[in-house]
Amino acid sequence: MKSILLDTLRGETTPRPPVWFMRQAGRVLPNYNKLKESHSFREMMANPNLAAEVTLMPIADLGVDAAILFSDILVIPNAMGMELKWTDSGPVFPTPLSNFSSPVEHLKENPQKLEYIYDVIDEILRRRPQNVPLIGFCGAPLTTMCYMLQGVSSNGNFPDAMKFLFSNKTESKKLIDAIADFSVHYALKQIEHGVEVFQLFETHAGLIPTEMYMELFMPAVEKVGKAVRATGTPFIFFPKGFSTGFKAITPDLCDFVSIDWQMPLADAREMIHPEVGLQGNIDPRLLYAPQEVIAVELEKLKPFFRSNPKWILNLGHGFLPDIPYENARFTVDWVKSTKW
Ligand SMILES: O=C(O)CCc1c2[nH]c(c1CC(=O)O)Cc1[nH]c(c(CC(=O)O)c1CCC(=O)O)Cc1[nH]c(c(CC(=O)O)c1CCC(=O)O)Cc1[nH]c(c(CCC(=O)O)c1CC(=O)O)C2
Repeated sequence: MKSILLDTLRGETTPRPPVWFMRQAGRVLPNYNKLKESHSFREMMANPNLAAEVTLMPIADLGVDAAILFSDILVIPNAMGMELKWTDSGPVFPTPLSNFSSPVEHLKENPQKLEYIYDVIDEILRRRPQNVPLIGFCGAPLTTMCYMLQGVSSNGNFPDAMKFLFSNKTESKKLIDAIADFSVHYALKQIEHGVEVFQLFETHAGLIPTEMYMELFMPAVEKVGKAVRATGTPFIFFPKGFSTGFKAITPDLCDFVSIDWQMPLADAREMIHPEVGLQGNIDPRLLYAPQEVIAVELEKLKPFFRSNPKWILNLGHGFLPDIPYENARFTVDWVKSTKW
C-alpha cells in the first residue's frame, strides 16, 4: 500500500508529515452528529455498516491520511466479563471490580464478544478508498484496569482504583496479567483481519509514579508490543502524562511513541531514544482558537519536521467533542498544502 503514514512508520522520508487525529471519527464531525440523531453510539459501533461509515468519515470530511477503527477501549473489560452500560451521560460499569478482594475471580472471559469488531474491520477494508491504512487499537493495562476497578472515570482520578492498586499489589498484578493476555489476543485478531498499524492507549499513565509504572505495567505493555510487532505491524504507544518516564521508551518497546500536549516535542525528542519515532502533540484546545492563531502555531512545527522526519502530526490527546469542525478541517488542509 502506498501511504504517507506507512512510509513514515517505516522510516522513509516524505515531503510532509502524515496527519491523523485521535477521536477523529466522532462528535467533531457534523455528519457523525447527524447519524447520531437516529443511532446510539453503541449501535453505531456494533453495526458493521454504520461503524465502517463512521470510521471512514474523517477521510472524506477532514482529509486525514489514515482511519482509526470506530470502537472503544471499554470493549475489553466487557469481553472479560464486566457488564457495560452505554448511558446518555457516558459508559458505566455497574459493578466495579474494586468491590471484590480478588477481582480476577469475578471475570468470565468471552473472546466471542469481540467477534462483531472483526466484522467491522472486514467491512471497513471492503469499503475503504485505496491507500488508506486502518489503525487498530485497545486500551493499555493501567488505563483498562482503572476503568475495571473504578467503573467510571470520576474526572480521571480513579480514587477507588488507586486505593486498590496501592493496597493490593498481588491482586493488581493478577489483573494486569489477565488484561495483557486478553489484549494480546484482541490485537492479534485485529491484525489478522487487516489493521495495518496498532496503537495502545495508556491515557492515564500519569496517575502513578514512573517507577511503579515501570515495575507493574511496562512488562504488560512490552508483551502486547512484542506480539504486535512479531507480525510486522508498526506499534504506537501513547502514555499520556508520562513525563520523564519517556526516557525509558526504547526501540525494543515500540516503533513510535505518541506525545501528550504537556511535553514540548523538542524535549520529547531529546529524551526518547532516537530510533523511536514521535507522534503528536498539538493541544486539542488550540483548535478552539481562530484559524490565524492555529496557523501561527502550526508554522512553528516546520523546523521540527525538517530535523525530525520520523514524526506523525497528531493531537496530544483526542479531539474535544465541541471543537469547531471547520478548524479541524483547516488544520488538515494547512498541513497538506503548506511547504514543509
Ligand atoms: O470519562 C469516562 O468515564 C469515559 C470516557 C469515554 C470512553 N469512551 C467513551 C467515553 C465517553 C465520552 O467520551 O464522552 C465513549 C466514546 N468512545 C468513542 C466516542 C466517539 C467520540 O469521541 O466522538 C465516544 C462518545 C460517544 C458519543 O457520545 O457519541 C470512540 C473512541 N474512543 C476511543 C477511540 C480511539 C481514539 O481516541 O482515537 C475512539 C474511536 C476513534 C474515533 O473516534 O476516531 C478511545 C478511548 N475511549 C475511552 C478512553 C479513555 C478516556 C479517558 O479516560 O480520558 C479512550 C482513550 C483516549 O481517548 O485517550 C473511554
